[in-house]
Formats: sequence, C-alpha cells, structure tokens
Amino acid sequence: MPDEKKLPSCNMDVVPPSDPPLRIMKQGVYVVAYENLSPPCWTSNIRAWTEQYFVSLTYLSYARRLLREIFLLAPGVLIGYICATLWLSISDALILFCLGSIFNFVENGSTGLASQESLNIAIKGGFFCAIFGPACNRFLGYANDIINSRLKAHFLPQLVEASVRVDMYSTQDCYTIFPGTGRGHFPSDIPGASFLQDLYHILRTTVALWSQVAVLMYAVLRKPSPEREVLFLFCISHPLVRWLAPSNVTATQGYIFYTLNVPFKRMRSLYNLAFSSQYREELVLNGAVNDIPSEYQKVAEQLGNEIVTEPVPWASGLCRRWYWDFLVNLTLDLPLVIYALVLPYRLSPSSVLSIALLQQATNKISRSIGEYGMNSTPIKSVCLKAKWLYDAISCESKIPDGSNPYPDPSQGSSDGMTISFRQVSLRYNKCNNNALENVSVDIAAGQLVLVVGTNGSGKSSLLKLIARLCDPTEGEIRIDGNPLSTYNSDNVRASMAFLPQLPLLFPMSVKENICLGLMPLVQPTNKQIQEAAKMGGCTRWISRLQNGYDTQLKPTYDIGNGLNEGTYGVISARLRKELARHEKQTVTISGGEKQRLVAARTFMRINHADIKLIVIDEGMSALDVVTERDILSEFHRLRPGKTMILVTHRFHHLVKEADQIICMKEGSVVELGKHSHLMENNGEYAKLYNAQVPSA
Ligand SMILES: Nc1ncnc2c1ncn2[C@@H]1O[C@H](COP(=O)(O)OP(=O)(O)OP(=O)(O)O)[C@@H](O)[C@H]1O
Repeated sequence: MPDEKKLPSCNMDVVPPSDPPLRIMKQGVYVVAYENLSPPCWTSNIRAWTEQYFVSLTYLSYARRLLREIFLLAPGVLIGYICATLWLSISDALILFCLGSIFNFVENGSTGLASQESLNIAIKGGFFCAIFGPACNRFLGYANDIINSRLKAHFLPQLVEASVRVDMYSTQDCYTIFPGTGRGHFPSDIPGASFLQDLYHILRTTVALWSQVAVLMYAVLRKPSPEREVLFLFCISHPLVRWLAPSNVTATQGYIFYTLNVPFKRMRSLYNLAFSSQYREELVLNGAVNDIPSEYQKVAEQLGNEIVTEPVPWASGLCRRWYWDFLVNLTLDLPLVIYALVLPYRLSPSSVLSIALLQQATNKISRSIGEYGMNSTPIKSVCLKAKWLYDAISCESKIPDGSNPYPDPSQGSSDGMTISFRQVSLRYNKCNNNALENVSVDIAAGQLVLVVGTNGSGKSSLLKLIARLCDPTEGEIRIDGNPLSTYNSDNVRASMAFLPQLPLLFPMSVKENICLGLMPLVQPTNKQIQEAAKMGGCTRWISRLQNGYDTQLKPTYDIGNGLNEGTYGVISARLRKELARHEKQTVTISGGEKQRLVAARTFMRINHADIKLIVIDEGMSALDVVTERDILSEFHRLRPGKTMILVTHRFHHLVKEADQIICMKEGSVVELGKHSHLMENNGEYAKLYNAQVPSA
C-alpha cells in the first residue's frame, strides 16, 4: 500500500474548510492528489446520479437544439447512424439469445419441448448477427465522416465569426469555452462531434447492458427451480458488486499528479535540450551541447531506482479499498467454480450447458458494465458540451463599444488626432501592480511625440489604451475632445497606422501581408504595392522570391499539414519524397526583413487610408542604422496632417525635432517636454540620453 496521508492544514486556503481534506500519496517521483471518498460509496453513487440527471434537465434544451441541428444537417445519415448503433448495441444480447435457444434445444430436444423451428430461427439469427455487425461498423465510419464534415461546414464559420466579433479581453474568456477551437487546430476540431460521440457511447453501452440483462433473465427464468434461483443469484452477484464498488476510473474519480523531484525535473529538461532543435544552435555556440550526456548521466544516478512512470492509481486499485477488488473477482469466478464442484454429483447435459451459458453471459455483462463505466460520459457533461458550443457562438464583447463615428463628420478635417490622458491608471487582469499609474498627458493634433523609458515602464501599455485594446482601470482618455469610449472602436483603429514592436507576418502571400486590412474596400494596384514595399525597404528581398509578391509565407505555426506534418506511421523515403513534392516552397525570412515588410504594410495603410495617427512602437529595433534612418525619414515625410507617436530606446535625430518627449518610469510619467528642456533638467531623460550618446 503506498504512503497515504492527509493534506497538511496549511493548504486550507486551497481546500475550502467545509470540504473534506484531499488525499495525497506518493508514487515514485510523482505526488498524486484526489478527493477523499466518503463511505458508503453506493449511496453517494445514487446521489450523484440523481443530481446529475436533475442538473442535466436544466441544460437539456441545449442538447435538444444541437441534436435537432445535426438532424437537419444530415437527416438520413443520422437515422442510419442511430439504427446502426442500436443494432450493434443489441447484437451481443441477440447472440446470447440465439445461444440460449440452441442450448435449450440440445437440453430439451429429446423431450420435444423445444421445436426445430426455434432452432432454425436461432441459427439464422446468429448468422445474421455475424454478417450485419461488420456492415454496421463500416456504415458508422462512413456516417461519422459525413456528419463531421457537415458539422464543420455549419459551425466553424459561426465560431470564426464569434471569435473575431469579441474584443481582446473577451477573446481570452471565449477561447476557454470554444469547444476545441481557439488553438487553431483546424483539421481535427469539429464542433459538436464529441457531443455526438458521447451520445453514441451512452446509447450503445446502456442498450447493450440492459438488453444483455434482459436476455439473461429470460434464459434463467426458464430453468426449473432451484437451479433457476441459484443461476439467478450467480448472474446478478457480479454486476451488482461491480455497480456498488466505488469507481476506480477517471470518469468519476479524477486526480491530479505532479512531481517535486529535482533530479527528475532536471532530467526531463536535459532530455528536451537534447532533442529540441530550437535550443541546438545556442547550445552549440556556447559549447554546452557536449555537457548534456554527462549531466544527464549525473542526474540519472541521483535519481537511482525511483519509479518514474506516470501514476495510474485506478489501475493499481489505489482509489478504493482492497476488498472491493477481491469481491469483484470473486463474484466473477467463484460461481463457476462452485457450479463445477457440484457437477460430479449431478452431471447432466443441462448442467454443462448452463455453465457455458453462465460463463458467456457473465463475461459479456461484465464487459458491458466495464464499458459503461469507462466510456460513457455523464449526461450532464454531454448537455454541457452542447451549451458550451452555443455559448461560444453567442459570445459577446465585455467592453461595450461606442456608437459615435470617428472622425466626427461635423468637425471637418483636422491636423491629426488630439489625445488626452486624464489621471489614467491601468492594471492588467490577474496582476497585483498597476502597469500605468496616474498618467496625465496631452498630445495636440499634428505633434511628433517620443515616448522613452526603461523596459517595462509602460510605453506599450500607453499605446494599447489609445487603440482601445484595453480600457483604463481609472481615469479617462479623450480623443479630439470626446471620451474614447464613445467612439466606434473600429473607426478609431481605422484612423491609426500602427507599426508594432514585434513584427508579425501572416500565412498569406507577400502582397496580402502588405495590403492587410485594406482590401476589399481599397483595391491597390501593383504599382501602389511596390511603392509601399520600396518605402519599407523590402523590394530587393521580394524580388529574390520565386513568385515575387505572390509568394506564400510560411505560417508562424503549422496550420496546413495537421497530424505529424502530413505523415502517419513509419513511412518510406519514397513516400517522404512524394509528400515533399506536394508541399509549398518554404520561405526563410530574417528578423530585419520581417520588420521591413511590416513597415511596408504601415506605409501602405498611410498611403491609402484616412490616417490621423501614426504609432511606431519600437518597430525598427532589428533594422540596420541606414534602413532605420531611411524608414524614419519616410514616416517624417508623410507626417503633415497626422499626429505621430514614436516609442523608442534609440535616441536618433528625431529627438531634437519632437514637439514633446514623454519619459516614463515604472508606469508613471516622470518627465515631459522638449529635448533641450529635459536635458537642462538633467533628470531621468538626460540620464538615458547620456548613457547612449555620451558625447552630447
Ligand atoms: N498583457 C499583459 N498582462 C499583464 N501584464 C502586462 C501585460 N502587458 C504588459 N504587462 C506588464 O505591464 C508593465 C508595462 O509593460 P509595457 O509593455 O507597457 O512596458 P514597455 O515600457 O513597453 O516595455 P519594453 O520597453 O520592454 O517594451 C510590465 O510590467 C509588463 O510586465
């Protein structure tokens, strides 16, 4: 028996005081924690079942709605699916019935009690079951494919629509409720499919179990007394004990496991280092790659003979008392043993056949009970799956959007966006500290503003607030004199050209990457696209690509090939070559080239949209000095009629031209003014500037 002890009282903040303490135990390098089972278990089983069905009633409407939708998507296939499932569920019971009839004929044939006709029916029935079962299984595979593809075609567009509809804040919440979507595993995620799978299991296991019980009872009740009673007792004892025994499976008895073993954790890390290509280059460069085997050996020795296999407590019967396992096995085998023991005293064909029937029936029912416990999901979970799907589809933004158009048509044209921060504080979700603290800044239309400060001082957060990617926790932001929250956010963002800190390319063509967000409203010509690329300094790189502006860029993660990059199982070199022949050409792209392409995108936007604000958030850190200067000069040239905010760690020529420099530290604005004024102050800004430009 493994060590088992109660959770220490210091963990009471994790476990509410009214709950019984968790059970924790050690198994090898792992610690396993699970809920304390409170005896007697059969009463809690019944209570859990009743509760489950009452809760299910609340969500039943969602399940009904989803089932109706699936039916409307593929009515004929669904009916066939249900029929095939029902047939497969009862086929074991039918075989049992046929077997019983054949035995009955053998036992009573000579007495004339069993007719030849019933024997013929039994034989035909058995034969029919044997050929119809595989046909049903094949049909189920075919029906699954059809239903799944229709589910995908029906629900995925709705989920995509819901996902892009909600704001950044709510997206996080919705992703947790989007069933299986949200992580972009397009080929394998089928909304509604697991709901149908669970229903299939519930239907199949329930019908299978009860049909087998019914057939067994029918066969037993036809026996003469007292054999009937003995057989009956033997038959029900095993299912009864299995049902009463506390479940050892994860469906009802969940557990968590973690490891605190330091050598084991280090061993895992070293193993990852040895096999992950992402670390290899750095390890080689640092001459650390050859240390891995010796370090691995060292921790392996420290670990010694500790068991490292992941814990499977139900397999070793850890979640329930030992006597339940004993009882389960005893009721399965003992009746047969007893029956066999009495055979020498009353040997007859009837007894032998009864043993055979009993053996078949008990095994089948035992297996069905096992499947019932292992595979079937509680009805409540099935209903909840349907609810999640509809919740995800109807997911709404938490931040209410404003209704005023931007720019305000009544105000006529302006020199750019006016921005005013009034005592703004920002605290991100689940953070203890404010990212911005009481920030008050006024930016006039057409100004060139530089935001400087150390890492983490809140520069990017300031920009996120202007784009309304999040809302301030306190204070107010005004755009052109009105609260930002009163404007339609899409309108405000359409008036901004944003060069982000991290250049992100999309799994689309080079052309689409440059024109992102403009089409279909604007249909840029090739000449306009080339012009933007030239301003971003990426024409030479694009001209080297095989398909130029039409070259597809490789996605940041693999969305195309699915499982194992398009392979399954062990494949030959010839197959690998065949796959490579059909794969798209991959494009390698450096950090600086990415930034140039994203700069071209920003220029494209400035050239072809009504831009009031240009924001550059450190978007040129990977560029060489000459390219950075050229790109900045282009931005500067396009500046008239627009406000421009530039976040930077590099103090270039623009510092002297800036109308205002905002110097930030630890979420607060510590200095504000022009370069000369701030240098005279000899404060935080002068310190940063002198550290980089010592000759100044
Ligand atoms: N999404 C987020 N969730 C939680 N905390 C965040 C988030 N984004 C930023 N922060 C925290 O807010 C603070 C300010 O971050 P911000 O990115 O605005 O700083 P920054 O001045 O732009 O930094 P850097 O110069 O390194 O880009 C940091 O402490 C950061 O860890």
